[in-house]
This record gives sequence, C-alpha cells and structure tokens, in this order.
Amino acid sequence: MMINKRLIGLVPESRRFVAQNVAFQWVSLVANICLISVVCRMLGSIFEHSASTGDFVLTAGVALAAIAVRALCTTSAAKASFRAARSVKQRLRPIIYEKLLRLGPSYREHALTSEVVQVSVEGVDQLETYFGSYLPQLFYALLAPLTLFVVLAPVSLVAAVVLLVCVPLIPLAIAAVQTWAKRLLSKYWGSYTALGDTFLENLQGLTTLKIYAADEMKQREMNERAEEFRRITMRVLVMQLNSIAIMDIVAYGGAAAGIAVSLFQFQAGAIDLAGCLMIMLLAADYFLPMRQLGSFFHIAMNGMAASDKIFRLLDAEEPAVGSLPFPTRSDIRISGLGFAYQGDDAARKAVLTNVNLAIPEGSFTAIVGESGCGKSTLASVLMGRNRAYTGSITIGGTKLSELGPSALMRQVTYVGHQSYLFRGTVRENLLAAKPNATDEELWRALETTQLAGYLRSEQGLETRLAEQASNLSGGQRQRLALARALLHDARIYIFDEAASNVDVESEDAIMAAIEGLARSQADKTVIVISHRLANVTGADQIAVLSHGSVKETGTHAELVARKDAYAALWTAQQELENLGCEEATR
Ligand SMILES: Nc1ncnc2c1ncn2[C@@H]1O[C@H](COP(=O)(O)OP(=O)(O)OP(=O)(O)O)[C@@H](O)[C@H]1O
Repeated sequence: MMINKRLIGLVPESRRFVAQNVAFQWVSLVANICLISVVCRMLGSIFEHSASTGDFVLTAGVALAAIAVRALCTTSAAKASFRAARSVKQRLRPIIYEKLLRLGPSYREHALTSEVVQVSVEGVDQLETYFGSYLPQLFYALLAPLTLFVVLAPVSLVAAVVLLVCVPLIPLAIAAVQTWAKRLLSKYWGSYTALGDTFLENLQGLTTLKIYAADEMKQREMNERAEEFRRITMRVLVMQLNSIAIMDIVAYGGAAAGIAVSLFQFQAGAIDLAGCLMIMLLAADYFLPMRQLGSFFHIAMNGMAASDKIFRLLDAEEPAVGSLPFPTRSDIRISGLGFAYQGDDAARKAVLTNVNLAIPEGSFTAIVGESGCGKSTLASVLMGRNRAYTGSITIGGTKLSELGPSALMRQVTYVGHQSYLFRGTVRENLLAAKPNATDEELWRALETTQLAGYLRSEQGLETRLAEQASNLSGGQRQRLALARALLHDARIYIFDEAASNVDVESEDAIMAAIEGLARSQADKTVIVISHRLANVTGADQIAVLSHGSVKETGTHAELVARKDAYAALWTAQQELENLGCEEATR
C-alpha cells in the first residue's frame, strides 16, 4: 500500500537511508523490550521476595545500557530520516529543472508557471516526509508487531495473538479513508495551483488592473479562490483528524483488549506477575508504530498528489533537439511547413499549414500579412523556439531540427517589439550582446540606431537604466535594444514588429538601421516582420502570409503590379495613412 516504485526509483539512494532508519528503530525497540523485561522480572522477584543485590545490579546495568542504546538509535534514525529527505531535494529538484530546460519555452504547453513553482518547491518538500518518515515507518510498523509477537508469545500466546490480530485494523481504517482522501487531495492541489496561478497573473498585470480600475473585480475573484482553498483545506484537516481519531480508538482499544486478556490470565494463574506486567507495558508498542504511520500517511498522501503532477511534467514530450554546429552558409529554405499550437482541450490549432519560402543568404526579406496570420509563429519556428513543426526547414542545407540549440541562439538574433533591458548602465546592457566590444564599437551601434546624440547629453555609456529601462521613452528603449542586437554579430536577424508602438522618428531610425544592416554586410540575412507595408518597400522580397501559407512573393513593385492580396493591403494602408495626414494638417 502506498509504495510508489517509480518515485523510489527516482531517488535510489534513499533506499539505504530508509533501511538504516528501519534498522535503528528496530534496535531501539529491542532495547526497549530488554529494558521492560528486566524491570518486570525485577518487580516479579521483589513481589516474590526473591530479589538479590546481584539482581538489582544486573537490572540497573541492563536498564542503563538499554537507555543508552535507545538514545543512540533515536538520534541515528533521525539522522537517516534527514538524509533520506535531503536526497529527495537534491535529486528531484535538478530532475525537474533539467526537464524544464529540455522542454524549453514549450513547457508552458504542459504546465502553468505557478504550478511548476508550487510543485517543485512545496510538492518536493512534502515528498520529503514520504521518504524521510512515511517509508521507514511503513516497514517498521510491519516489523515491530511481529518482533513483539515473537517476544510475548512464550509469555502468553493468547494475549500475543489478540494484540497481533488487532494491529491490521489500523491499515484497514487507513485504506477505508484512502479513496476518499485521494479524491479530496487531488481537489486540494487543483485549488491550490488555481489560487497561485490567479495570484501570479494578477500581480503581473497589476498596472493594467489599476489603469482600468479593475483591481476590485480581480480582488473579488481572488477572494473567491482563497475561500475555496480555505474550505478544501478545512475538509482535508477534518478528514485527517477523523481518521487519526479512528486510528486512536483502534490502537488504544487493541492495547486494552491485550491487557484485559493478560489480566484474566494472571488472575487464573496462567501467567506470573512479571509476564502480566510485560504484556501491559508492551501492548501499546504493538500499535504505536502503525498509529504513527497513520499520521505520516496524510502528509505522504499530499506528497503523492504532488508527485502525480511532477510525473505529468516529467512525462511531457520533449522536442527533438539536434547537436550540429551552424552551417557555413545561411540560406533558408522552407517547404511544406506546418505548425499547430496545442489548445487547452488538447485539440491542435493549425496556424501554419503549407508555407513555402526561400530566403537567400544576405537578403532582406519581409514577411507581411494580416494580424493573426502567423508571422510571429513563423519567426519563432525559425528561431527554434517552437520545434514541433511539420514539413522541412533547412539553413545552409542543414535541417533546422538537427542544429544545436546554442548554435541557433548564437547565430539567429530575434528582436521583438518589447525587448528586455536590464537595470544597470547602457554599457552593461550592450556588453551582454558582445562582452569584448570596444567603446568605439558600442558608440558605432548607438550612432546607427540614432541614440548616440541623446546618450551624449546624458552620461554616455554610463547612463543608468531603471528596471526595464523605464527612464527611457518607448522609442529610445527600442533603439537601444536594436543597438544591442546589431552588436551581437549573428548570421540571421529576425525583426518582429521591431518598429511598432514607437514615435515616427524612432520608427524611421530603426528601419534605416535594419536596412543598413541588410545592405552593408553580404553574409547577414535579415528578415523583417511588419504590419506596416511602407516600412518594407525596399526589401529584396516580400512574402505575403495568409491562411497558413505564403500567397505571394516578390518586390514591392512586382506585388503592386500584380494587383492581388498585397496590392489590396497596400492601397488600404496608403488610404488610411493619407487620411491621417489630412486630419493632422487640418
Ligand atoms: N502560444 C500560443 N498558443 C496558442 N495559440 C497561439 C499562441 N501564439 C499565437 N497563437 C495563435 O496563432 C495565431 C497566429 O499568431 P501570430 O502571433 O503568429 O500572428 P501574427 O501574424 O504575428 O499576428 P500580429 O501581426 O497580430 O502580431 C493567432 O490566431 C494566435 O491566436
């Protein structure tokens, strides 16, 4: 009952510590039996007036030795328990962490961030009890009654049998609540992770909630979740207390039955006083290990519920990761590419169905299309972030799936519309992309993105950035992120709406820097994703993405002349922008 082989297999070294713990507890029990047995014999001799000084000395000597052994065994068992618990933390947390690393960003397809945190922190803590206390107690609780039976059977077989027969009533009581407890604990964990998830999400979006004055609504929602969690926690506690009460009745009732039998036998003259006392003093020891097991059982059950979640994460399918270095050329060929996101209901949502596109090395390629058509998805597939694609993508003739993740990260640089800037100086942020860059190189990158002038009027490269560079304007932030990307010196650059949500001046500066990058270095492949077509009219080729595939490719002039999807988008955007200009001049 409740031995999870897979869990134990994950922490094999725990077996040794569990065995040590059981052995120390058993030796302690034997010492206790010796102590009680000599004391009872002594009392029997005193009652019969046959005790000698030698008996006193022997009893005192054995009693002292037994007490010393018990003290030593108790400390050693506690140490073994601690080591078993420690081995769980040392073993399980790295396993979870390494699995998350192997899953990469796709881990969110399998578990929520808050759930991963709760399971790997608190879930593992609760498994400590499973290994450190529950498992050793399980074996000890089986061994102790049998040992006591062997000792007490020669004294009174009837009492020993009555006591032994009552012991299994405790595991039976535990088994009776187990099915109910399992369901309840699984609900408990569900409610706990739901609360954690809501809390994390609301905390992350607190600014937005304040802006829309929606914090009160979310507070109510959180209160409801907290109340739900409180209620289920109380139900778990009630279940635990009830089952402990049942176990107490069985344990102490069983001991009382054994004692009553021994008293009747003593009265009938079937056993002597020493034997009767021995049964009375050892009767509770039959049940206490099982009773103790019952208390650990509930904490262990909680850990087991957490282990189910841990295994679900560990069993998550890992994307195939290659190991080849980045090829010498960086021409990209995409054929028959398909990609679908895993939906909540395990249904897959196809975003890309049949993308065919060739992006030559050194070219400036733009990917355009209506919002939601899959441009960013295509970018994340090209970066190796979403690996569960179908069809084929090759870079310089090598399959994308066979390239090592570090090679891809080194040579494919992605700049989105919200790049992360760290608290610290401008220099520190730029050096993250190229640690050995000279000041001259840093300034050159800043000149290219037209940020040098502003920074010179501040403290130059030593200008301090607040958290997420909140002391810069949106456009300045984006230009700094671009300067950092330019310094990285990669082979392929993907700019995903890198110039959106910024002022016109910054947008022009960013687009000029991107175009400059594409034109100045023949081995750099530049891919620009932009919803604003005016930004990519100078591209070598423009690919129009629609309904999961590339509908048209060509230069701006060619596509306008074709009068198809691109031309329609272009006309619509031009009309909108002209209207905006007229409104502005009015
Ligand atoms: N992580 C995700 N899980 C599930 N569906 C997603 C995920 N990311 C995007 N999608 C869906 O995939 C589709 C394409 O999204 P994508 O972000 O690639 O479009 P896009 O063309 O870049 O849009 P936009 O121009 O508005 O940025 C959308 O319908 C979106 O709802």
